[in-house]
Amino acid sequence: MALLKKCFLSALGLLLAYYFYPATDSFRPEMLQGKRVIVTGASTGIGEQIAYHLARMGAHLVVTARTEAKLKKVISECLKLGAASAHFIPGTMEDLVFAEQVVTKAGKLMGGLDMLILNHIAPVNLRFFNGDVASIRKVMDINFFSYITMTSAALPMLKVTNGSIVVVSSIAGKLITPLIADYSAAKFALDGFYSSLQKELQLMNVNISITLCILGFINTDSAVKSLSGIVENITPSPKEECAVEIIKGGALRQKVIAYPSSIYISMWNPIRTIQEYFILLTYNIDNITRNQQFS
Ligand SMILES: NC(=O)C1=CN([C@@H]2O[C@H](COP(=O)(O)OP(=O)(O)OC[C@H]3O[C@@H](n4cnc5c(N)ncnc54)[C@H](OP(=O)(O)O)[C@@H]3O)[C@@H](O)[C@H]2O)C=CC1
Ligand SMILES: CC(C)CCC[C@@H](C)[C@H]1CC[C@H]2[C@@H]3C(=O)C=C4C[C@@H](O)CC[C@]4(C)[C@H]3CC[C@]12C
Repeated sequence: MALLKKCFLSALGLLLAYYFYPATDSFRPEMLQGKRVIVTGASTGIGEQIAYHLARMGAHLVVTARTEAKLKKVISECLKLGAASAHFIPGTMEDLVFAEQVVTKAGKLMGGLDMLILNHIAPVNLRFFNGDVASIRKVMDINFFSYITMTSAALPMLKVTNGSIVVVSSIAGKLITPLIADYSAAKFALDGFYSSLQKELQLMNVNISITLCILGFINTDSAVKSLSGIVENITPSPKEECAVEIIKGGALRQKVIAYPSSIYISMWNPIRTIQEYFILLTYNIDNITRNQQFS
């Protein structure tokens, strides 16, 4: 019995270490040099900072958001900072045809794709759910379905380059807080979809990485404004550093990153990790991989 207990505890330790140990590979800015990257929601906030960091690292960029005037400024700054090339495609992610076109157009502009950074969100109103289902559907289109649409359009190009998908999410997609039911629903959905897709890619030996970025409160204008007078005693973390951590996570092909690192503890769910491991053991992987193709 004691031996069994020892074996179980060692296996548990190894499993947790494997899941939570950060990538041993170290990040070098040259990793992004010449890489072809799409950044969504790049007219302001974290997305804008991601674009500037990638520009300094010498990447090719296609940025998108709705406001053309802001995007023009962002790409001219990117070119000054050293981007290998910079283009913008304005439009709304509420339109899923536009979401798909961004990927195909960007692929043509840059001659392929190495990294897709999905970051945009619909403006957030912190309020009680008022029964307005249409507005939830709109938020799901912008914050969830456009992500899936872009991912689906990008997969063939990312397969060629062994590329990466980076999904910017939130601690509000791991634990619940009031007043943001629509936002939180979309972030939980992203977590479920991309964590499952991550497993599928692994099972099918498709070398595309997916990095889920779990963020706490960040000092973007929109977040600071929406929380003012509602949430107190939480100091936001800087968007510039947040953007670097997101890029690092993608470049190092990490499955998950948390920023600030103090929120790792909120995500710690060893029972879930163990159950997921054992559930996977019950799958007849050979049979599934023989009979199904990864699209
Ligand atoms: N800031 C924070 O505290 C936190 C942020 N995050 C996550 O980080 C990411 C970035 O957040 P943050 O930088 O604060 O967001 P911002 O509100 O600063 O920026 C949102 C971006 O999305 C664009 N956008 C808004 N609506 C649409 C639309 N309909 N179609 C296309 N683009 C649109 C905006 O540009 P435009 O208006 O020109 O379209 C803008 O570029 C999000 O995924 C968010 O969930 C996670 C946790 C905390
Ligand atoms: C785990 C704890 C230590 C910290 C919890 C902090 C909670 C209160 C923080 C962490 C992440 C935050 C939300 C977020 O993800 C992004 C946005 C978008 C922005 O435009 C409007 C504000 C909003 C909804 C934030 C609301 C407050 C949240 C839930």
